[in-house]
Amino acid sequence: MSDKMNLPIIDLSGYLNPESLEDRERVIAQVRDASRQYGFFQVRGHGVPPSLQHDLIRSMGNLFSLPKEKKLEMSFLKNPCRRGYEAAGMSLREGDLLPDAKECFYIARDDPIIELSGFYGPNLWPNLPTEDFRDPVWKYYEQTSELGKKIWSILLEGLGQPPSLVEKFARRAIVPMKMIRYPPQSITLPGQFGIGAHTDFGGVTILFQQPGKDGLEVWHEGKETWIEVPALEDVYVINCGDMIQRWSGDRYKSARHRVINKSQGERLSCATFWHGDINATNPLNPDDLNSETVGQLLVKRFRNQYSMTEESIAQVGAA
Ligand SMILES: O=C(O)CCC(=O)C(=O)O
Ligand SMILES: [Fe+2]
Repeated sequence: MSDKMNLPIIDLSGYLNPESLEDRERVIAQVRDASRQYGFFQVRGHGVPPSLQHDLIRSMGNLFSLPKEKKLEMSFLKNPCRRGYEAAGMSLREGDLLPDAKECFYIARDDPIIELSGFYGPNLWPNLPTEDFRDPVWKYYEQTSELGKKIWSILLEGLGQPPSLVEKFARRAIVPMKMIRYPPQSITLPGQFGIGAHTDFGGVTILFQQPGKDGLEVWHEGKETWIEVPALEDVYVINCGDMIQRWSGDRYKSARHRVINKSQGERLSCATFWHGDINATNPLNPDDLNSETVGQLLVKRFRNQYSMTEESIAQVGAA
């Protein structure tokens, strides 16, 4: 096709380490425009060291190459805080014929004890030397978690708000991270997606694609076309979830996207979802009649993939 579309690539260093006020303003405007038009953009100058990205890929390789029984012992369905392993074939979206081919591993905030099942509790770590998984993955998590909060500030500034507004819903933010492995497309079934078309339901997503392993596509409503998002070295993909679309009064888009592994072999990616406080409601419009909280959204979306206590469900008001 001659009119192939690309997502903008924005250099965030102008916001994170500005040399002038114009630098900041430029980034804010670029992020705002991309979030309006696509709901998605790519970024450089994000501040996450390349060495951490490489260590993450290496750690994910160590995890996913564990024997299947070992991985299944860590099933996230048995974990009270939805941490651990999701096997291939477990996610089927309405409208798709076959479940996703991907396998995943979830971590999130690491609280010492289970304080609120489903949300506040310890991570589940595989039985691997800490330097082969836990340490590098945690370092990476902390960095992308920080980046997620920064992106929120930029998005808020794009709507004329002070960047500090993010503090209103960042006291103890819910930030799950999902490490994903897509098998080679050649071994998936005809018509099976790596991950079927969906929107992300919450806040900001910070997506790392293994460099050179293309596969992500974003739906552009206006043009009715799938935009391919190249997996570039040291470049992140950022997108807005449904909650942002709602909170922003539809000024920012939550766009549908899917993955068809286009690389020769397997494809790895990692998504950090920066949602906000469990009880957060729309900070942009206190009169918003829809007062659904982050916690309620999560329970609604993942109800059949949670082993939360009834008490905890009641506590987030999602009974
Ligand atoms: O792996 C990718 O490139 C996208 C993953 C994704 O969309 C998701 O986990 O929500
Ligand atoms: Fe997604």
